[in-house]
Amino acid sequence: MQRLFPTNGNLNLVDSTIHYYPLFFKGGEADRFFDLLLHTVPWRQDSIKLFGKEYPQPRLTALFGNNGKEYSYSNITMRPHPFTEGLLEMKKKVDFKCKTRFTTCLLNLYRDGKDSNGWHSDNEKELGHNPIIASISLGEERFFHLKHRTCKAQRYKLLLEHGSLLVMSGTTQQYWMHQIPKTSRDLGKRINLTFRLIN
Ligand SMILES: O=C(O)CCC(=O)C(=O)O
Ligand SMILES: [Fe+2]
Repeated sequence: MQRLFPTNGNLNLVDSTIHYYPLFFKGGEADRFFDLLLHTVPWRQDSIKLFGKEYPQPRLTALFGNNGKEYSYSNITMRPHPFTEGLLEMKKKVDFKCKTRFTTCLLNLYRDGKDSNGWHSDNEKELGHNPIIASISLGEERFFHLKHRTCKAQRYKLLLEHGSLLVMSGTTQQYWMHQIPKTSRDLGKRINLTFRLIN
């Protein structure tokens, strides 16, 4: 798997539109949001059903939104909390950068290196065709893996840094899958926010 070192902008991978912006939130601001979210979000651990058996998700999650629309994936249906002041402040900056009015934000808390997010595409039907997804990373850096569904040689990883923004749009979810793998390295907490548009 080839490591990418994106500086600012398009990753230029086939069949996709993926942009990476380091330091989208600068040091002090990113630290402030990390602490705020860690301590105020009502984090929960849901169970997912795989082949008829229940497993606790290997991370904590929460859903926020401004239109009451639910989000379902892996047999979980989440109902949104109303956005908080802090999340609205972040959303405003993300909306402006992406020229989009996001409705919903799914948050993930990776408590340590053992927490993870398995291979998937964000292709749930409520996201519509070719969805735009804006992903903010706060706290510990984690590798983000990308693999093309059919061109097996197309596999990459990049480090998602504190305060960074990754935007996936166009045909990305149709052709590519992504994951945050587990690692045996002794890592601290990471918070991820994925802004989504649900109509
Ligand atoms: O934690 C991340 O950076 C990715 C999260 C993700 O892929 C998701 O929630 O759909
Ligand atoms: Fe995802």
